Amino acid sequence: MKVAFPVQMRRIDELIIERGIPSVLLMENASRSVLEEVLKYPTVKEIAILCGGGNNGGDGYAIGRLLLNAGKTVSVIECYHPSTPDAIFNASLFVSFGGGIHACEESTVESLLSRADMVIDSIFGTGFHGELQGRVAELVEYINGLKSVKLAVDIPSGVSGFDGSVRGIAFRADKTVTFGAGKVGHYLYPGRDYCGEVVVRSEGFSREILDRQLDSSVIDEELVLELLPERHADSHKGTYGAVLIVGGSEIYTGAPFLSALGALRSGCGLTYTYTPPEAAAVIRSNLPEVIAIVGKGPHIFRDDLDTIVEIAKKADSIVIGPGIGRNEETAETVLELLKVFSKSSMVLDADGLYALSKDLTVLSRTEDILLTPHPGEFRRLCGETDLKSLMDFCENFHCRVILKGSSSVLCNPYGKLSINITGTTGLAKGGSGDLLSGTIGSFAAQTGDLERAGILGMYFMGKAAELSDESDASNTASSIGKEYSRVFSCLVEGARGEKHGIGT
Ligand SMILES: NC(=O)C1=CN([C@@H]2O[C@H](COP(=O)(O)OP(=O)(O)OC[C@H]3O[C@@H](n4cnc5c(N)ncnc54)[C@H](OP(=O)(O)O)[C@@H]3O)[C@@H](O)[C@H]2O)[C@H](O)CC1
Ligand SMILES: [K+]
Repeated sequence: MKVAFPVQMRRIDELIIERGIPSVLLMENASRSVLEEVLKYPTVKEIAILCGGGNNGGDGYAIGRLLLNAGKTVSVIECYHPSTPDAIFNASLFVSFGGGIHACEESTVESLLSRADMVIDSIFGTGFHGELQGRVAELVEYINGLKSVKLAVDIPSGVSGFDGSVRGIAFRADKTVTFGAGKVGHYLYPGRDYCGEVVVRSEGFSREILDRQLDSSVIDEELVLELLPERHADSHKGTYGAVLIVGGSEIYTGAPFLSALGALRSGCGLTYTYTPPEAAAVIRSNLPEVIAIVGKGPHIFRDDLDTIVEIAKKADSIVIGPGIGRNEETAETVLELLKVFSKSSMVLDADGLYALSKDLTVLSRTEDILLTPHPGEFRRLCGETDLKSLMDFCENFHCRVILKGSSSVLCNPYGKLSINITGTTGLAKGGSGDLLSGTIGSFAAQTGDLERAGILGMYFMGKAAELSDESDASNTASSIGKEYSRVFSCLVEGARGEKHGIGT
């Protein structure tokens, strides 16, 4: 499902208006779709709407009029004076249909809000920046403590549509009705927490314009089915590529095993690992299908280089880092590998990223690399962890990064985002990152496309955790890796259902 940045949404509005649809009609369409969502709550009779001064506020006045005409009791609380032509127009229409407007400073506003069955937030939408302040912040905090149904128009006020960040307070919605396309900020934390259910209503929007203007996505089943490598009856292990995983150290003997598990279970034809002896022993006793090559010392160091380069000739993609540790010699060797494999398809994870932080210039020479840091690792590389910094980093170093988190984001050098919303708290545990890097390496070996592999990898691991019978708290990366089979089955069933029109 395509998602928009606020600036893209504004451009889409402009393009639709240029084709001849008046902006006030866009507002009417948006408001009508909110009306329909409100009418899905039959017990809601009395509604309070907080209106800002921009077009989000304009939507609020139009919604108020439509609700009045549908027989509801409606009060508007004016947080800012209407300032755009469409907001001014709709505020006056609301009044001419008998609507009552209260200034937000009035002392009776709290009792009015507490009486309402539903509170609608039409204060700010895509034009919001900074933070809620003064009386408006006070009212939003008050509303968040009420038991009434809370509905946000387009975006909960206080949430940035750009990156989901919240400074201070924000409206906590049960439902957010958004227009044209979901906004990036709906799907990233902490914003995702404030939206409740996100309903995208695209009436009146041109599919052609939306498709042309938007490239970022929230990863859904439809996208995964498009990207999943096909498996033909007439095939052999060579058909599905080979991955090489380089990692392991004295301390981290299990990480390469988890990475190899992800690779095997996601369909790779051949999985090679190159690790110190103790890590190889774990792999050999748990995953006999893996070709586990044993390194020359207790951690990866320069004497391993030639053999790794030799094995890499058989691999379609290389994963460097799971459990590789922070030995000085190891870090130097990782940097050397990044130079040698500068033209290869590579996933760099865990302490492989620590090595990279010692010399970021190496990154500029790589041609096909995906970094998979968690926020701590990304901060070491970039100094910041916000979305804008991630996008700048990918552009500057011309690389792809998956910034891992409750909503993981893959960013490419051109600012295209792929947001993963699958997953459970069962993944908030050591080992998940190792499983993910191996899974991505495997899909890269199968498809020859790291971006496609990153999208598939994030979705697979999250979905496997969701489908697992284990409770979230007790789940483990090794159990989640074994559930990949269920993800494949669900996808196949979903595709079959679609083909036969089931559920449509
Ligand atoms: N296709 C669509 O998506 C449609 C969307 N519509 C609705 O329009 C809004 C966007 O409207 P816009 O007028 O651009 O923006 P907002 O209503 O969100 O608010 C802009 C005003 O708010 C001021 N502002 C911003 N942040 C703050 C703050 N922290 N404190 C105080 N004031 C703030 C801002 O001031 P500036 O100084 O930045 O200019 C503006 O005055 C969209 O979300 C939809 O709901 C239309 O209905 C058409 C279809
Ligand atoms: K809003």
